[in-house]
Amino acid sequence: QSLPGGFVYLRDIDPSIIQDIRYATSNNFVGRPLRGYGAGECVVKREVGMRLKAVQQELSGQNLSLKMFDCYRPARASLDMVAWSQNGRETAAERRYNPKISKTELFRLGYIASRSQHSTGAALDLTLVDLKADNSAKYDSSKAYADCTAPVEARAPEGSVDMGTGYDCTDVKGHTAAPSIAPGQRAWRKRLVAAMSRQGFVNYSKEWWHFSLPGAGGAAYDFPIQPRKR
Ligand SMILES: C[C@@H](N)C(=O)N[C@H](C)C(=O)O
Ligand SMILES: [Zn+2]
Repeated sequence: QSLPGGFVYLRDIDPSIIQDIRYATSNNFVGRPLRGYGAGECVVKREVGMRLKAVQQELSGQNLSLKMFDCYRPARASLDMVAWSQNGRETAAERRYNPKISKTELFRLGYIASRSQHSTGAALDLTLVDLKADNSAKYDSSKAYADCTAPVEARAPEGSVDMGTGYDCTDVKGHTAAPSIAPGQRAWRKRLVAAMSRQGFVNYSKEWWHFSLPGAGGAAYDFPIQPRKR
C-alpha cells in the first residue's frame, strides 16, 4: 500500500507502538473526528518512523511504551481546527481542554498552528505508557470529567503515565517546564524528552506531548488518512 511523499504507516514499521489517534475520534478538543482522518492510523515520514522504532526499543527494556496521539495531520484538518475556533460557541466539553483560555486565542498563543508541521509528517504528539500499570480505565463520553489541569484521578483517563495534565491541555501547566507540577510528573516529562532527544527529536516548550524531527519534514500534504490494508 503506497502513500505519497515517502510516508509510511507506523504500524508497518513498529506494531508494538500503541496508537490512540485522537483526531480520528470524538475524544478530542473539537468533540468529533477532524476532516481528513478517515482512519485512526499514525502516518509518518519513513525516517521518523525508524527513529520512533529506536525510541520504542530503548523504552521496552524499561517496561514502557510510546503512545501516539497524532502524527501526520492532513492540512484540511488544521483548517477544520481554525473553523472550529471561530464558530462562536464554547461547550463545557471543549473547556476541559482550555479551561482558562478562549478557543479564539489558541492560534495566536501558539497552541495550534494553522499550517502545522504535522502536515509534513515530521511532527508527533505522544506520551508514555507504563506497561506494568493498570491502564484499563476507558474514556466515557457521558461522564463529566474535570478539566485537563486537574489531578489525574479526576481527569478523563488516557491510559498513560501522569504527565501533570491531559493531552492537548492548552494551559501553562502543559508547558514542558511548568513549575506547577509534582516532582513525579516532572520526572516522566524528563524521561520522555530524554528518550526522544536521544533519537534527535525536539520538544515544543508549550506542549509536553509535541515533538518534531528537524530536517525530516518538507512540503505540507493534504492526503486523507485511510485504513491500512494488511
Ligand atoms: C493541536 C496540538 N496537538 C498541536 O499539535 N499543536 C501544534 C502547535 C500544531 O498544531 O502544530
Ligand atoms: Zn503536535
